[in-house]
Amino acid sequence: MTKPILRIDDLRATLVTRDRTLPLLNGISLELQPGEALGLVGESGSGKSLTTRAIMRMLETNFRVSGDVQFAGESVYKMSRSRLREYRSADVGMIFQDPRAHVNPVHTVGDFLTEALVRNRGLPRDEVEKRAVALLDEVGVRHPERRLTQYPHELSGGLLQRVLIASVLLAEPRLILADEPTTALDVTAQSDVMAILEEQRQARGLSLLFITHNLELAQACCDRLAVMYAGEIVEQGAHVYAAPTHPYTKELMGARPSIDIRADRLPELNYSIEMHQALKAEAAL
Ligand SMILES: Nc1ncnc2c1ncn2[C@@H]1O[C@H](COP(=O)(O)OP(=O)(O)OP(=O)(O)O)[C@@H](O)[C@H]1O
Repeated sequence: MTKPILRIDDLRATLVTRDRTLPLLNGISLELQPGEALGLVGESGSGKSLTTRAIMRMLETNFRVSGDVQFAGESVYKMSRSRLREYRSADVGMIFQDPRAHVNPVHTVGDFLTEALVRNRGLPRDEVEKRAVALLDEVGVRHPERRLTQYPHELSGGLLQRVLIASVLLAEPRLILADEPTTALDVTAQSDVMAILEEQRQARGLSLLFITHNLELAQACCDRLAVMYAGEIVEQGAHVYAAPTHPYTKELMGARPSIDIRADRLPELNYSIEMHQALKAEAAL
């Protein structure tokens, strides 16, 4: 059997402040194989973003973390500082909800795309620029040479998200973590950006952890879904969308066609934290 590109074992993260201790991730375990796409879904506050930050070893120091995250068999929590930098910049590519929050507004698109590779890998700027132009073209950005000279505010959100996708691909990662990559975009840009991400992922055989509120979107582009509730994965597999077995997932799927599971849009579900705890206690007996 091939080695998973990502393996998470009993990951726990507890926020420790002066007056309280708050367990926020309560034993997450999952595996992602090379070339596989896994959709991590769950209502607001269930712990999806914390999980991605833990995968990147980016939780703040007031979190107590236990369990393990392995990238291609190597423990992320045992990596040296320099290896961790490489892991974050080269092995894993991250795409976030709001592309504008992740670009420097006073740097041109060209600088944004080339800087990291020129600085960290010592590649010649003109060579990186050539690759950037080719990639922009591949992700459907027209007039790529001209775009290199523009500033982020001159580009629409959808276009900027394509630039971000190109910047991630430029680093040639093996795993992409996409945290609500289309949520901040208008509807047409959403489907364009998702189609491009999927096309590029499949062409390059990359693995994807796709975090989303949108169940249908997750089902459409992922091989498997993992459903989070209260800092736990309650159910995962290829069957989840069509034939859920956990009571929470059943409720969630039953709430379709309200496919967007943001808490403010979520209809009343017949599932509560009390029911969740009772169910766990019963299972532990
Ligand atoms: N730095 C932090 N300090 C305190 N609490 C935090 C911190 N980061 C996250 N939390 C809490 O942890 C829980 C999980 O947050 P997280 O952002 O992972 O949820 P999420 O599933 O990604 O939600 P959303 O879909 O709304 O982004 C929430 O209750 C959140 O308030």
